Amino acid sequence: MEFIPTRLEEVIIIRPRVFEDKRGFFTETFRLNKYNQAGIRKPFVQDNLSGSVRNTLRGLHYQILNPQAKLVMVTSGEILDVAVDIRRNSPNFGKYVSCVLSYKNREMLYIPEGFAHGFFVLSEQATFMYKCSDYYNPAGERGVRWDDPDINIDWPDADPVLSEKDQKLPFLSDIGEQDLPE
Ligand SMILES: Cc1cn([C@H]2C[C@H](O)[C@@H](COP(=O)(O)OP(=O)(O)O[C@H]3O[C@@H](C)C(=O)[C@@H](O)[C@H]3O)O2)c(=O)[nH]c1=O
Repeated sequence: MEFIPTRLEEVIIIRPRVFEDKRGFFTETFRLNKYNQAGIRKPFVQDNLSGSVRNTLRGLHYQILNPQAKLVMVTSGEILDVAVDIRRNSPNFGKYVSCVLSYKNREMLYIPEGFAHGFFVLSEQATFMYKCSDYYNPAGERGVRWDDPDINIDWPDADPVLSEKDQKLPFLSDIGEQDLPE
């Protein structure tokens, strides 16, 4: 299992060791001692699963009352995953990293607290699984517009399938300090 820092070093790509044989493959996706050694120490308390059709974009989401670190993976299909540093005092405020996660490459992404997260579905369908370090709290649900010009994410499509909620999210520059993580 390899832990590879991205250009925002707190966001980490996890490349698991995959054992292939005539039946298919086997891989460990989460193992506390190895994650701890790599500096990922937040215990996870919630697992989520979502399925999405091609061109779906979910995001950019974060929780302000119960901030969540996330370990995300794709169990079918292919997505472009994006994490944006929105910690109000961070030198990287507004910067993002993106990477392709797929059933085929079996890579995962660790996104710490303080980052907004979203993804775009590149395949006909994608199944997305993730662990969270705190519970979902609807009262603390926050988000940033996917097409915020200040963040300027290079999405593969200019007209994605969005939830009603995600269409109405604010731009980063319109979010008050109290609604941004430290
Ligand atoms: C995220 C979440 C949603 N829900 C409910 C609320 C709502 O009625 C329904 C669908 O929720 P959403 O539209 O917010 O689902 P979705 O757009 O998939 O939200 C997710 O997007 C990605 C990008 C993330 O980073 C996640 O943390 C999460 O915010 O599920 C829960 O009950 N528990 C949860 O943990």
